Amino acid sequence: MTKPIDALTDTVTGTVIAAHGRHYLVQADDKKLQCVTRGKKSDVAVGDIVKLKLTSANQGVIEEITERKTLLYRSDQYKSKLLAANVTQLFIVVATEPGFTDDLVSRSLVAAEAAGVAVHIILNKIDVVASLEKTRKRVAFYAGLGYPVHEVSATAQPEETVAALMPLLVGQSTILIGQSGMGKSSIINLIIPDAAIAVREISAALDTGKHTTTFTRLYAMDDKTMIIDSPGFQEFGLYHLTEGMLERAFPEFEQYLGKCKFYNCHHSNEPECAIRTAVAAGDIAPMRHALYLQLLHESSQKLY
Ligand SMILES: Nc1nc2c(ncn2[C@@H]2O[C@H](COP(=O)(O)OP(=O)(O)OP(=O)(O)O)[C@@H](O)[C@H]2O)c(=O)[nH]1
Ligand SMILES: [Zn+2]
Repeated sequence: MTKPIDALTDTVTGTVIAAHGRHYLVQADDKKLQCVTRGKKSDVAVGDIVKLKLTSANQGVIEEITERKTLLYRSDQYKSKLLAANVTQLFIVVATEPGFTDDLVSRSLVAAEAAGVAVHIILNKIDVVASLEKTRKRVAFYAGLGYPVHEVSATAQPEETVAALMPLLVGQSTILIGQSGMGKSSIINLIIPDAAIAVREISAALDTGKHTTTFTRLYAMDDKTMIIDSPGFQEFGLYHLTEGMLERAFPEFEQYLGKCKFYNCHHSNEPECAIRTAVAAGDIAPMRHALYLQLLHESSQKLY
């Protein structure tokens, strides 16, 4: 005899589609379940596949996080904050205007490299011709490092934008990040026409308060295609990355690693450092080397 699906003793598997404080919304089949974790555990991320016990028809307790394929996070001196689990790629949305900061783009790239997540850079608002060429040059720098760039215009060319992005998204779990004003919401709304409705539903279910849209949420387009929208942030701390992880998160460093005079070279002021020599020769951008040193410094300030 088969038991009814919502028998309270059943273990259910689902995907975490939103997180607000220590409250989580889990999609299990066609149900959205309001969930908490046992005790004080709060290491659940959007995108996690979890096992939970139902406590009522639409509520549950998360008992187990299944093994993650990837985990993206950012951190400050005191703690790390999970951004999303199981994503396969990161879309960094930049625009012709307002200007974007290279620091945030490079930090996002480093976070993705460290997590083993692929990156695409989406240059939006290419209809703003006045700043197009200047922005193209800036973005070409990242293309030169090996990151694919895609030019779109969410408002002026919506159909072309969808046509350019859809093939990249299918079968992937993609997180979009971008500074405020780059047009990330405009792009999400094109890809997921019901996004606004979904946000209201999630917000109500998690009781986040009327005007809060500042939580990470996942939209499942089908079984294998997920889109994660994360709130914009001004800072992207990476205190959790170790020196070894940092070195390998800069693809342009790779051919020089192991070629410094000292095997434990920090590439900061050691003599005969292959990385610094490459910077001096113009083969590594000073901006990226400076960020590397800054991240190395942050890594040494970690207090947890
Ligand atoms: N000209 C032009 N404007 C755009 C384009 N895409 C978005 N915008 C405009 O840019 C502004 C910001 O767009 P949003 O989609 O709200 O940007 P966002 O990145 O989600 O910003 P936050 O909501 O602050 O995180 C809005 O006024 C959009 O209408 C575009 O392709 N071209
Ligand atoms: Zn060195």
